[in-house]
Amino acid sequence: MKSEPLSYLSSENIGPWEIYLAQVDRVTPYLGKLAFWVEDLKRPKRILVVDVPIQLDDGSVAHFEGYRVHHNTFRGPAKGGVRYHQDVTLSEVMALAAWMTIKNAAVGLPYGGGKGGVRVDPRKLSPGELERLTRRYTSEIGILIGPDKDIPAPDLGTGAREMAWMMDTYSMNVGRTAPGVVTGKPIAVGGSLGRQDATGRGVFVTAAAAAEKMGLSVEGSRVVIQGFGNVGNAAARIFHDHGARLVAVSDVTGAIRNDGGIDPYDLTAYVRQMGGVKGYPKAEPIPAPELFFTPCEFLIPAALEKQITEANAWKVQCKVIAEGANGPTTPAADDILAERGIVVVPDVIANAGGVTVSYFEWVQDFNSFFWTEEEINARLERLMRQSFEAVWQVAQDKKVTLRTAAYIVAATRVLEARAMLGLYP
Ligand SMILES: NC(=O)C1=CN([C@@H]2O[C@H](COP(=O)(O)OP(=O)(O)OC[C@H]3O[C@@H](n4cnc5c(N)ncnc54)[C@H](OP(=O)(O)O)[C@@H]3O)[C@@H](O)[C@H]2O)C=CC1
Ligand SMILES: O=C(O)CCC(=O)C(=O)O
Repeated sequence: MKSEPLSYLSSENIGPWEIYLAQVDRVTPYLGKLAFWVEDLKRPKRILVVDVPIQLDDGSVAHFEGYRVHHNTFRGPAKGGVRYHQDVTLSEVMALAAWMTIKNAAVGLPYGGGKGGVRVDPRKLSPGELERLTRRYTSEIGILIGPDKDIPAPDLGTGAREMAWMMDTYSMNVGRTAPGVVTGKPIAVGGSLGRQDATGRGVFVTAAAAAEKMGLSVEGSRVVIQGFGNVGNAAARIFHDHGARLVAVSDVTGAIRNDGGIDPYDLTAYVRQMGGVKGYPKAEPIPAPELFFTPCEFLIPAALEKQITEANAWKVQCKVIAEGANGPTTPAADDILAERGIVVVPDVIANAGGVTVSYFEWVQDFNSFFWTEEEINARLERLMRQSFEAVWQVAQDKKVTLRTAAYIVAATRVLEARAMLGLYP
């Protein structure tokens, strides 16, 4: 199939979208006849760019740029989070949406892939301004979202509070209570038990599954985490609860290290009070770029894309990288890590726990019948372990990395669905 490249991308701008395209190129030789359809994976289905004007607390008006991208809907409605960050770009949201397509297929959820974002530093807005921003953004993307069309959820910079505002705004606009339009909501408005920690729990489950294959013990192991937000914090606590030692951690304010171990519960209380890990009295400050060079068994990037690159992959001192973040490792770094025998549990499996419990939340909302936390965690663990096992087997059989194996599993599922839809859907 011959197609022109997308016109709105500069070949010099190697960002998350180009990383995603390189990952698709790597899987294409393994797709057999399904490779005929591979161009479908390389193009978002639809893109919406919106202006989000809000009144600030001082009475002035500010405009923010917002996005919602549907990458693919062959296997079900679009599904994926909403990011608030000052550096969000359209091409980043395109990549994040595409990774959702791959992720949802890799763990077998009945969803396509979508993602949204607003180019804003949420730390600079008051709660009132954030609420107005979220409500206006929700109204603007209202033409794309809906319980059977596209279901947003939290991502970096957003959480349960923003999801409640989104649900309320959408519900007001359609004239009925629509809990199924977003997931990751507070429990009081139809959220699911277990969603808060689900992504970090999935990171733990898949990292532990990889360790088991490698003969590594979680108990007594050392863990390094970049990012101490929803994902990094939950992963830190769950590793700690299983006998691992958090030896270094960072957030925007800085990086800290204590080889004797950092108690994540105590650090959480400190961060709540002080706004970041900087200055934590029971650890030493280290330069942020050195975080990745701290000797450990498990390294968990849980912040942004493109953190492990060809510049630092040579010096990473761990046995397993479990990608809590989306897109933290570049393809060139993947090659270096593979050569060094470092196992990378890729984002599309490692951080799929969040969307998995989002799926459980969506199902519970439709049925208005809610499960216990034990049921949810057990189902999550089972599904994550099964998905990891399938990907591990493909990696062994085809002698490829876990990332390429995950893409083989996922792309096959997406393109089999595509082939079923006929030539001219
Ligand atoms: N939330 C979810 O359910 C899911 C999230 N993910 C991915 O996980 C990653 C983290 O998301 P989430 O935890 O929700 O986001 P949060 O906003 O809750 O937390 C992000 C954390 O990363 C820190 N951070 C941001 N930039 C840097 C940096 N340059 N260096 C070090 N730390 C940094 C933030 O620091 P500070 O607090 O100081 O701002 C914060 O601690 C993202 O890549 C997201 O896409 C993936 C799957 C699901
Ligand atoms: O819970 C969800 O629907 C999506 C979470 C998300 O944005 C992600 O997995 O990257």
